[in-house]
Amino acid sequence: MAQDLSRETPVIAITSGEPAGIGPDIILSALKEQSFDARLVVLADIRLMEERAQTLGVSANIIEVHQTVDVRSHTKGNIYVSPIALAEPSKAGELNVANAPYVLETLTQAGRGCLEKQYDAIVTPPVHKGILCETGVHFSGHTEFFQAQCQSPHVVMMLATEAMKVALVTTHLPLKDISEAITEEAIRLVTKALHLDLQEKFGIEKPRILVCGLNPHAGEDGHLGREEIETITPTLDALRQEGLDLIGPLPADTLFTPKYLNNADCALAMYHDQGLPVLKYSGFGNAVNITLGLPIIRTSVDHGTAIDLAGTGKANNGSLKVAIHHAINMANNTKKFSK
Ligand SMILES: NC(=O)C1=CN([C@@H]2O[C@H](COP(=O)(O)OP(=O)(O)OC[C@H]3O[C@@H](n4cnc5c(N)ncnc54)[C@H](O)[C@@H]3O)[C@@H](O)[C@H]2O)C=CC1
Ligand SMILES: NCC(=O)COP(=O)(O)O
Repeated sequence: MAQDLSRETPVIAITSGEPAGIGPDIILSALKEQSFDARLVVLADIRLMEERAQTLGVSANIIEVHQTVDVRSHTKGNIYVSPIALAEPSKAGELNVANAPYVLETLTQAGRGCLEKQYDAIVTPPVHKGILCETGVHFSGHTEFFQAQCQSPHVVMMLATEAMKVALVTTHLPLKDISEAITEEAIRLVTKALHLDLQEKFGIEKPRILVCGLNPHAGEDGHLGREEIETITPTLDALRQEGLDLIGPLPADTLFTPKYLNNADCALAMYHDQGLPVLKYSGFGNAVNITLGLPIIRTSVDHGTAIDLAGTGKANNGSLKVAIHHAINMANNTKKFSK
């Protein structure tokens, strides 16, 4: 796509996600139900979007585009699609490994377009990690995919609802590898990236971050694990010397209570299933997943491909709407911050 330099309204790329999953469904319904203050470009197979719209009975105007200058501000039901061809026609609810390269291509083009400033942000509906891995490529998540594409030394996965933000020191790791991954360097890089992005992308001047311990009761003074004493506490102390407002390490089961959460901007968990179940319990369907620490803006939904619901009209599009709103706000904040 040709570059579009003279623009105030942000241009947001939305990938289709797994074509056999609910990605196309929630894009169609969200963009039909509501207008967004942005120029939205869906990176997808045109026939896939047309067929899914027909299956769902969504009367959308699907407009093929080849350059961002041709994309107007979003109005309900007008869906601009930058075409990327599927290898084989996709059936809702039926995974097909032949279409895995298509999914990766949508991500590659979105990331490249953002790095080249055609897009101000990327929003990603869910992909099926298992089917992508079946091609022989190890795909653990969008987070790691965009980290590699952007050559970012460290990224942070953060999920947010109206009520809380939860970020993670490690992302998609088997549980047995986590202790080893909780190093001084990892905590330092993640916490600093989180602090900076809370300022730049969320407009929080002095972010206060609650930090979880790794072990039950944050190690119980070393009786239930020593990572807090040997690694986490000294690293947080050093970061406090640099001016960061950090509380912890706190036992994760007490950190996630109103007394702490109401007086902080974000919680930092040590691993995926320490932090995310709490957030999903409190706001599944209305949360956004954001990758911090990238030179680009990327938001996503809080759920997976829900293959069982594809093409049925039962998929909830709430999280996608939130993800699009966050991408727009972050793009606008970033523009203000860089002026
Ligand atoms: N951002 C992403 O790309 C993500 C991708 N995944 C991938 O999705 C695949 C399936 O993962 P699961 O653990 O089964 O989680 P899932 O979120 O796809 O499904 C869990 C349950 O929630 C329901 N559900 C999910 N989204 C829904 C929605 N929008 N509206 C109504 N109901 C919904 C499903 O029907 C299912 O019963 C895996 O390959 C996983 O890696 C999972 C999370 C995020
Ligand atoms: N639980 C969130 C998740 O796994 C999404 O990961 P990613 O694809 O955004 O990296």
